[in-house]
Amino acid sequence: MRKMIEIVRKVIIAGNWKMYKTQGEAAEFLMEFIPEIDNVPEDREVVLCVPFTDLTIVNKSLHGNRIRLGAQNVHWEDCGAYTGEISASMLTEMGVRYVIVGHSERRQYFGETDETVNLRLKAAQNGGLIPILCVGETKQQRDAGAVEQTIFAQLDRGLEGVDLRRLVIAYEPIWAIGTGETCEAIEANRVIGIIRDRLSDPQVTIQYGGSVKPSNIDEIMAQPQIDGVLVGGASLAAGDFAGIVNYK
Ligand SMILES: O=C[C@H](O)COP(=O)(O)O
Repeated sequence: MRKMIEIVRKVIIAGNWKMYKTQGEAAEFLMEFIPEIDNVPEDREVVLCVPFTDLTIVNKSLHGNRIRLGAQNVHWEDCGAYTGEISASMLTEMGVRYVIVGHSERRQYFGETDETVNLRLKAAQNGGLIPILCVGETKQQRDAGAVEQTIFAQLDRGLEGVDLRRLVIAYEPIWAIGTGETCEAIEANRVIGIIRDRLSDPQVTIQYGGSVKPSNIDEIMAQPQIDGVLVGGASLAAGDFAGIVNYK
């Protein structure tokens, strides 16, 4: 039987490369990045969520167990006629441990709904992966005072039947993604506290994501509710991502 890994309020610093980096570019990144992470504390998990085409090269170059491999999507069936999709067993065979589910870009551009997010979360867990569920509000929803309502709907529908001990949640306010406009650390901490209170298990690992950089990581990680970060743009440059994983 597959060993189930429980994730309980763990520091997880994850990079999401989105649709960036060929294999050659991934190899260059790793050559520069790996020597920079020798002194990262052991209890800090470093994860790279890379395009499917980079999984092999990143897996081969993983520095012992210092970096965990992640993917950016998973289908709810284990196999079938689903052109363009990938299953949990295909990912675990490649050495993948984490998978991002329900990123706002998937919801916005590819029709992902809370219902499909829920199916993907359960399939990921059944296949032995730890899903990273992304939730967050748009600028309009924030301006309309609907932050909690939006996030609660995403959580309540997305998490039905999901094991909270094998899950990471990333709070990613959409207006802060790729815009350079970071959510104030105190506000991110407040919203993550509200998310934690909504869950039946307060020990879930909850990350913040949205314009995280070496210059703001210390303040973000100093917040008591924030267990880690999900980093887009700044995870693409080895020096920047090393600056983030080596936060104080
Ligand atoms: O998954 C990562 C988020 O979309 C954040 O992206 P960003 O750091 O470029 O704002």
